[in-house]
Amino acid sequence: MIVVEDLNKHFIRQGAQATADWRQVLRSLGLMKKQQELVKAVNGVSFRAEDGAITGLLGANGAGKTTTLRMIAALLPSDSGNILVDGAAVTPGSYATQSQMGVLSDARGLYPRLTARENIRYYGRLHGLSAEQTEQRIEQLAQWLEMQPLLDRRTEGFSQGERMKTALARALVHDPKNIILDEPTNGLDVVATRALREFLLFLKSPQGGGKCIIVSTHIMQEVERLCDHVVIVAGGRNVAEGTVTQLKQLSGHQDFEDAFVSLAFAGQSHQHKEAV
Ligand SMILES: Nc1ncnc2c1ncn2[C@@H]1O[C@H](COP(=O)(O)OP(=O)(O)OP(=O)(O)O)[C@@H](O)[C@H]1O
Repeated sequence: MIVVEDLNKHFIRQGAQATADWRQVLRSLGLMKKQQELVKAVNGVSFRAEDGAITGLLGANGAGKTTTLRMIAALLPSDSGNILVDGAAVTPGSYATQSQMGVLSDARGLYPRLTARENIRYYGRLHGLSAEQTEQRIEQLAQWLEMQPLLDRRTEGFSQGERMKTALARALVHDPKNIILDEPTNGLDVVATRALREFLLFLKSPQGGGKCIIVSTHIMQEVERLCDHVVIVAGGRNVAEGTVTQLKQLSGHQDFEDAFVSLAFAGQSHQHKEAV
């Protein structure tokens, strides 16, 4: 189970490049301050993701989903707030919670010169699995993800779907209890999206280990078909949560897209930016 309490993360962003040459010169001489703005990327997000369930973080571009997931995955320190993974506090740089966390980030970075098998094996060994455990796990994941024909190909030139399968197998090689997926269906076709959905539904089931799964997305259909619990994030904070049915009721809309728009954008100012 993952519990997120009042999470905050601000970034300082450098302002736009000056257009006038004389400003550039003054800035480079230290005679004029660079423009900066404070971006409140995550501004008080709280939610609970249960075991044996898929929790969806749903929000528009820039809502704060990726930043929230990166903090949960201990890839980014928070400014304030708490994250508990199975009761243990997340501390960036510590392996305590990461050993029970499988993370599929939006980057999907694979080593292009390595085969899919070698990519997955490398992570298995990094997580401390024995050579035998790693090979067994690779075979199991390859079977579940139907990627046996890919295993011994170099990942260079892989299609989006092939990259996603390899990155997902790599993220799950150590059989983590908690799974964090940032926009997992990005760039996937209907067949690959459907296969991924089936796999995630299996992972949350008792046979699949009753995993705690958090998925970020901005695709309504995906949420409707996949998520047991939905957290709508807008302007860096969670503005509504519940099941798809509850959110429709809450908004008074039958259509989930209408419900999302009304809950995420009604009366909200998404300009969480302040000059500093
Ligand atoms: N390293 C950073 N430096 C400055 N601003 C950042 C940084 N990372 C994120 N932001 C800003 O924080 C806000 C939230 O970004 P985030 O990537 O979390 O949104 P998101 O909901 O995942 O969006 P998307 O659906 O487009 O991926 C955005 O305004 C983004 O520009």
